[in-house]
Amino acid sequence: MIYTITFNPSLDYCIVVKDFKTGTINRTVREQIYPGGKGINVSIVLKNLGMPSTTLGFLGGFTGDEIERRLKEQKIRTDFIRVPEGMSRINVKMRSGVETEINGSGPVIGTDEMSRLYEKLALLKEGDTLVLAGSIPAGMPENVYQEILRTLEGKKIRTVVDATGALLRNVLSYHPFLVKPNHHELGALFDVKIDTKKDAAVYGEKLQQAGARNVLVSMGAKGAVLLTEDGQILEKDAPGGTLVNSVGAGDSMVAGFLAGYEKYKDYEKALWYGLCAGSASACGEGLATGAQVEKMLAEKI
Ligand SMILES: Nc1ncnc2c1ncn2[C@@H]1O[C@H](COP(=O)(O)OP(=O)(O)O)[C@@H](O)[C@H]1O
Ligand SMILES: O=P(O)(O)OC[C@H]1O[C@](O)(COP(=O)(O)O)[C@@H](O)[C@@H]1O
Repeated sequence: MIYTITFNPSLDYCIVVKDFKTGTINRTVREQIYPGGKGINVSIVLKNLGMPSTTLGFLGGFTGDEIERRLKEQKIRTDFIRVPEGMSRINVKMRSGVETEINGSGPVIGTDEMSRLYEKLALLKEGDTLVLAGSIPAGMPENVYQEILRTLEGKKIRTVVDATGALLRNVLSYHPFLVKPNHHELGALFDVKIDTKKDAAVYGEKLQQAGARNVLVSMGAKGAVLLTEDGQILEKDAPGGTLVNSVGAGDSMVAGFLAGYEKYKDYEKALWYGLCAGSASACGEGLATGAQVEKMLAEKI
């Protein structure tokens, strides 16, 4: 079974505003609301690709209820822990020529709720996959991902981490199966700017040297570089298409990679599956559907 953890789920309020201006009233020309947060997005796209998963994490307030209701509506298995105070965040994603995002910090997670998460994680079995993705709520220690990986050590669970900064850096020595920084996030770890696939490979290799088994560096419209545990460096352009909304493109790529790897047990095909899922999300409204990904796979492979 695949489990995804979203410490900080969200409702993504995606709006289009014409000529956005600060300091005055702007009105939307289009608005949509989706359940979000990186782990949740991975579970949605996995479901769209025919792979079941269970979403773990923390929810609070009426926003938390709505996130769960929407996931259940999509027949996604949920096993969230409720926080007694505060509410799950609403993240604003605005398109006005360029994309602007304002992500909330989320409710405080208490020690009781954390213990309940560890109880659930203790039930994971050999062969399961655990995806840890996204930011953590304010006040939570930055070693939390590392602690989770530490408790799973030796259990033969495949772990995937899509996080930034210290959250990512701290897990590397626990040998995650896959980490997926984008090129900005990878650059930020080393205080450099990464614009080319060559540089992405150079710095991606440093994550492998620090312990990651496979490193997938996504580069938006430019595609991605995959460094595999068997020593391959695979570079591939993204399938073409016009950007509509890149929210969740990276999460879709993680889902596509996992689905492709499960299907073919081949890194090159998994990379292509990931790219097609990422691009299908970026080039359409909402997250990629199975049909959109299949269409891209069939056209370009
Ligand atoms: N503008 C775009 N056009 C086509 N594909 C895109 C675009 N932006 C993202 N993608 C696809 O989604 C993948 C992940 O996007 P990226 O922006 O790098 O991730 P993240 O959302 O984590 O920042 C890319 O590798 C690519 O396949
Ligand atoms: O947990 P974070 O880093 O604040 O990110 C949460 C946001 O990221 C998303 O999961 C989208 O992620 P990506 O665009 O990086 O794939 C949104 O659904 C959500 O609002």
